[in-house]
Amino acid sequence: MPNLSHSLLVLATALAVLATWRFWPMVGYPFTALNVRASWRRVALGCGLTKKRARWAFTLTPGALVSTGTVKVRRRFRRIAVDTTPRIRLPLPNRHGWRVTVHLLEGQIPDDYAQVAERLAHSWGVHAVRVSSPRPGRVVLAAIIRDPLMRVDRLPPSEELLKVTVGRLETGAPWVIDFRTVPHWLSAGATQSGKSNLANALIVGLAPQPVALVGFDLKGGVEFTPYTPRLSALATTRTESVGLLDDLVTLMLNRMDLCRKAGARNIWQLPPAVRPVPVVVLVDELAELYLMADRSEKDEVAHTSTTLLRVARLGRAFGIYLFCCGQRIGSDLGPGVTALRAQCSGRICHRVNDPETATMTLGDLDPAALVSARAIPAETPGVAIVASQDGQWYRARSFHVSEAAAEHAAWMYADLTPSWAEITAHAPTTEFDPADLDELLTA
Ligand SMILES: Nc1ncnc2c1ncn2[C@@H]1O[C@H](COP(=O)(O)OP(=O)(O)OP(=O)(O)O)[C@@H](O)[C@H]1O
Repeated sequence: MPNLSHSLLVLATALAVLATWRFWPMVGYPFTALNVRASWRRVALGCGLTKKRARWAFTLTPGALVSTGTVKVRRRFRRIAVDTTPRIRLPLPNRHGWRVTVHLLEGQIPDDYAQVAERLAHSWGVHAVRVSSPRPGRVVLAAIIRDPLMRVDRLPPSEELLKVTVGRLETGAPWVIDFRTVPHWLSAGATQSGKSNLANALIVGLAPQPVALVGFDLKGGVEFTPYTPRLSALATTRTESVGLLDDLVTLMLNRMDLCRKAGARNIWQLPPAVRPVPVVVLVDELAELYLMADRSEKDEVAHTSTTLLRVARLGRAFGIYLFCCGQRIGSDLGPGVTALRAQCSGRICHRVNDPETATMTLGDLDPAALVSARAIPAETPGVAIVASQDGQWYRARSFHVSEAAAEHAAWMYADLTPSWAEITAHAPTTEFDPADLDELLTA
C-alpha cells in the first residue's frame, strides 16, 4: 500500500509539473497580472515610455533663516513637471503568454513601443514582446513566454486553390502562402536553413490541386528531379532555363491574347471552361541564373534576367506565379535581381550568412525585421522572417516535410500533371474561337 500511495504521489507531482510547464501562462496568470500592473510605472520609466507633464502641486520649500535659528517653510501651489505613465488594462492570458492593451499618451505612436520591445521583454523576463495596434490610440503588447517555434504542430492542409499552409507564425496563426493574394515570393537562406524544406511543403500542398508545377533547379536537378512525376517541366541548367523561360513568356502572351479577346482583365474573369490552368514556377538557386563565369555568358544571363522579370511583371494576371529561392541574393548579381526583388511582394528570410542577403530580402520593409532575421539561430532550421499580405512581418517556422514525403506526394498525384506540350499549345490564335467564348459568357 505505501508503494501505491508513493507511486500516486510521484504521478501527481509529475502531472502537476507537466501541467505547469505546458499551461504556465494559465497557471501563473494571477501572479503575472499583478506583477505587470504593479511594476508598470517602473518598466515604462525605464523604457522611456513616460512623458513629462506640468501639474499644479502643493509644495513645501525651505525659506529664509529666521532670527530664532529655525528655517521658515514656505507653503505654496506651483507648477511642477511630473512623469505620466501610459494607462494599461489588465493583462489577459493567451496560448503563448499574455497580452496587455496600453493607451497611448499624446504624441506617441505604436512605433515608439516597437522600438523598445526588446527592453520590455527583458524587463518582464519573457522570450519576446510583439507590438500591434488594433485601433488608433491603443497598442497591444503581446508577451511570448517561451519561443513557440521550437516545436510546430502540423495543421490540416488548405482546401483552397493556390493556397498552402506551410507552417506556423509566432503568433500561433497558420503560415499560409496564398499565390492569388501574393503572386511572387522571394525566399533566401544560408545552406541548411530550411529553404528546400519550404519548397517541399509547397510541393506537398500544391500536388493535389489542379495546377501545373514548373521547376528551375539550378543545383543540377538534385533538388527537384525526384518530383518529376508532378512537374510539367523542369530545367536543370541555365541553357535549359533559357528555353523554359521563353516558353513561359510565349504562354503568357497567348493568355494575354485570350483575355483581351474575351474582354477579361485576368484569367480568373474567364469562364471556367476556357480558363487555362494556373502555373506555379519554383526556382531553386536563383543566383545561378545571374552568375557569369566569363563574358561569353553575358547575353545568356541578360536574356534570362529579362525573361524572368517579364514573367514576374506580367504573369500574375495570366495565372503564372513565382517562388524563387536562393542562398545569396545580393545586388552584386546585377540590376536584374534588384528589379526582380521589387516585383516580389512576398519575402521570406531564413537564417542568412551575410547581412546583404537579409537586407536585399527584407531591408526595404522594416529595419526591425532585419534585426530579427540576423538573430535566427542555426539550431532551428525552417525558422524565417516572413513579410507578406497584411503588410506586417512575422517570425514563422515551416512544418518539417521530408524529401520522401514530397516525393510520395509527387508520385501519388502524378496523374494530375498537365503535360507541358498541352499547356503551351493553349494558343487562342490557333485553337480558340472567340465566338465560343461569347456563348460561354452568356450561358
Ligand atoms: N521546419 C523544419 N523543422 C525541422 N527541421 C527542419 C525544418 N526545415 C528544415 N529542417 C531540417 O534542416 C535541414 C536543412 O534543411 P534544408 O535542406 O531545407 O535546408 P536548405 O536551406 O535547403 O539547405 P541547402 O541550401 O544546403 O540545400 C534538413 O535536415 C531538414 O530536415
